Amino acid sequence: MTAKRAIGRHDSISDKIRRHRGLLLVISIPIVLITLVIVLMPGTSDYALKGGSDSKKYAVIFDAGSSGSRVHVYCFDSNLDLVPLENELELFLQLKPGLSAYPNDPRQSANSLVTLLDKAEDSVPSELRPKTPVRVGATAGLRALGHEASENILQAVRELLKDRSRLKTEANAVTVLDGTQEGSYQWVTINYLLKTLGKPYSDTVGVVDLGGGSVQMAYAISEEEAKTAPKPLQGEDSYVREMYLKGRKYFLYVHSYLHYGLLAARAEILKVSEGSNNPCIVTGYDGTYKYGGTAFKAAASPSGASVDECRKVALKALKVNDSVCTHMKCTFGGVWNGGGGGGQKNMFVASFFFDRAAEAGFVDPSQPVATVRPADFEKAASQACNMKIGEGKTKFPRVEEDNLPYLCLDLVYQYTLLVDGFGLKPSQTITLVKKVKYGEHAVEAAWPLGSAIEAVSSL
Ligand SMILES: O=c1[nH]cnc2c1ncn2[C@@H]1O[C@H](COP(=O)(O)OP(=O)(O)O)[C@@H](O)[C@H]1O
Ligand SMILES: [Ca+2]
Repeated sequence: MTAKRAIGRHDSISDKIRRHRGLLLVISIPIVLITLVIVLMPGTSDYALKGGSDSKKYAVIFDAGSSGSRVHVYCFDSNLDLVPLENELELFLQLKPGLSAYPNDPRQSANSLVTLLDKAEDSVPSELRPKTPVRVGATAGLRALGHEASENILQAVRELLKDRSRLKTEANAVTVLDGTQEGSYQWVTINYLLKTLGKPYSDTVGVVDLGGGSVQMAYAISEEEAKTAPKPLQGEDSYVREMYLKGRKYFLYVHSYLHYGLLAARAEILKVSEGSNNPCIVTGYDGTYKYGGTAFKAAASPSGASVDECRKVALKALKVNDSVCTHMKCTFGGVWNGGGGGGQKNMFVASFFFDRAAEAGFVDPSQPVATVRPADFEKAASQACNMKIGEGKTKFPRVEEDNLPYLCLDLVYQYTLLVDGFGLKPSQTITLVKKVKYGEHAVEAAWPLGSAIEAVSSL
């Protein structure tokens, strides 16, 4: 009896299954069906299979530059590596002019971002939009407009984001970036893409970013050098930023020079000759240059343009020798040079440096990077300064017509900025950069990626 009961108990589970198999089938069919639907449903399947939507983080960053507005959408995995959206590693769209082109109409200024906003938002999966940070960083254009006008525009942009998008706007998401923020984000972008973050400071690369309104230089320095940094004057940004990235502390020397972006520097160079002829203007041209609401006389001298004469004017505009250097060593305008060192030995030079070099014909515009020397800018300048305006279209077919009168000026300025301003040797090799290869893809070498990394790191 005991043995029989034991056997009976032993058999009872399979007996029960057999007895209730009809009922079990009825219960299991809907479970199997529901599981199938979840796994196969488009859109949600990805997240269901990869352990929830938390594993992917998107960020939408607007670059409200002085000469145009751009939007970048990035997607990161849980290791903070970039993963492709569609076929590319970022969505990148741009338009002209920038927000500062509408100084008296904040609403119209903000509305100029609508098409970029709509397309950016469309590229983020619907269920992730409320979790996806959106930032708008304005640079030199709004900096130069002054506080009230720029604040009105930013307020209109905040309202646009609130009314039109479901993306997450954190406090301070819509701001004018200060120059050191812009420069340090640019440094993070390039070093992130080169995978040098986390390595000793002397293995990182330095960056120069020549925008339309301002130019930034940033490179990592040693802790000892950082301690010797001069204190900023009142109202000025400090020279050194401390940053923790990939488990390492960096001391980043960074400085932004407002009014020394390429388009702003043209105005500074024309101001030196104050209403008379200027040796930087291409031979035979007589016109006006407009920048930031002011018109400057831009007329070639009767003897024509000259590299040597133009360099003298550029040095004056940069105040290389005219300003007092109270620090150990200065770049220009009395600004500390950061002391140099390992973090500055490889320089990645972006924006207008790449563009003008490509237009002048000494780098290939279809490649993301090019290795050149500052002397290449001087060589191209000699050709541009020796031509007549009528020869421009045939000698420099890639240069836009509006830029031709200023080609000698632009190239001389770029050479002077690198060599006399930043103290690079004319023969030093530098990397001109438009995009940086990251795995199979190439990503824009611009500050918004650095901002996106900061935004998703704090999520
Ligand atoms: O995302 C980018 N990818 C490539 N080039 C860029 C990007 N953002 C800016 N640039 C370059 O910078 C130039 C103008 O800079 P911008 O308008 O940003 O001035 P700013 O930085 O002084 O405000 C553009 O003509 C372009 O060459
Ligand atoms: Ca810029």
